Amino acid sequence: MTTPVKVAVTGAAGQISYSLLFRLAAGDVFGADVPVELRLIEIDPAMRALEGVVMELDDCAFPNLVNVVTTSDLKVGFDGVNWALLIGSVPRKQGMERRDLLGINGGIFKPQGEAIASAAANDVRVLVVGNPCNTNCLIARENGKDVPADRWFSMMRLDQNRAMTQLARKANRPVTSVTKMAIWGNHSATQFPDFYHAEIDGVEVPKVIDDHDWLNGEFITTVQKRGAAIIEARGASSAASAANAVIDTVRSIATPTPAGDWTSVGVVSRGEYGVPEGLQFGFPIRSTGSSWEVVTGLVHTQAAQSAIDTTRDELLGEQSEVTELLS
Ligand SMILES: NC(=O)c1ccc[n+]([C@@H]2O[C@H](COP(=O)([O-])OP(=O)(O)OC[C@H]3O[C@@H](n4cnc5c(N)ncnc54)[C@H](O)[C@@H]3O)[C@@H](O)[C@H]2O)c1
Ligand SMILES: O=C(O)C[C@H](O)C(=O)O
Repeated sequence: MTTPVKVAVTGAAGQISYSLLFRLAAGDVFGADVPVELRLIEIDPAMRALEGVVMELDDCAFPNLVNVVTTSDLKVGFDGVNWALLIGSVPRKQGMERRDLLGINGGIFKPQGEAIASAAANDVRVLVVGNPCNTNCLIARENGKDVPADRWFSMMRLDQNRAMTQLARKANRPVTSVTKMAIWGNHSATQFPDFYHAEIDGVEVPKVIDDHDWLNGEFITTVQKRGAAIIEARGASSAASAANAVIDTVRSIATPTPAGDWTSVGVVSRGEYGVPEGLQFGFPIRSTGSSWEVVTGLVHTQAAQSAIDTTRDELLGEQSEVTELLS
């Protein structure tokens, strides 16, 4: 039998996990023929709710789900895992920016980074979802230095998917016709959804959508503020679409990127596009399935470069707020 993929999920009794775990167990991420072990991590007060989630997993009789472990002990939870999906943290409420969560959530990611470095498998890859996800990822990465820096990711894919849908709708084309959708910078209201380099049916978006005022205005702000719009409408932050983006992200990292496309993920900067080394920054990347590289050589307009500088500066500001958690 194939060796199971061991996946740790923090915040396993929360809203995102409630959409995610069943798809992980059903084979939506690693394939229908790959066994999966879930290692579900929660804080003690949520353990009873987690028991209920596990009962439901049992009741699905998923053929590929070979084992489920529940724990509030990080070393047990991350023991031998190939993937760690760090979701557990507090979501923002209406009127807050994600950065406002740094004081509440940042501290969660230091011990998690340490525990991953000491307990996970040698090939572990980590995706941080809990907000503000780029800076939380930076905290975890800096505290888990035994794991190479290129194995730590933060989630920009929900923004990518949101942007693709907006462009497809405007052009009256299917969403599958949109490629090369880069989201630069922070998963926040300063992110830059780069319509200049995106393509519809292989043609640059500004040549397909002639309403450039919409591209430069409503398109960008809709994507930047979509999370807040969902909180305002639903009374709770996005969950099913976030879980879907987790699945898309892991697949995009773990499988080769199709020719002529790229995917957006927060990764460690090596100084590309003037982003300071070490910042956890949303870039377009291409993956081989086991390694990845930032897409280089893209030329930005002055407006695009200025937007990238703004989101970079915001991330530098977040970094300076958490210096005590970085060592
Ligand atoms: N990056 C993105 O695109 C994106 C999208 C949506 C939501 N999010 C973020 O994901 C996070 C989770 O959202 P949710 O809707 O699932 O929230 P939720 O409140 O429904 O669930 C969070 C869960 O995390 C658990 N938790 C809290 N601290 C923990 C810890 N130290 N260890 C393990 N578990 C812990 C809680 O008990 C709870 O069950 C939030 O920070 C939210 O803002 C990010
Ligand atoms: O907006 C939020 O706080 C939740 C999430 O990051 C989102 O983008 O929907």
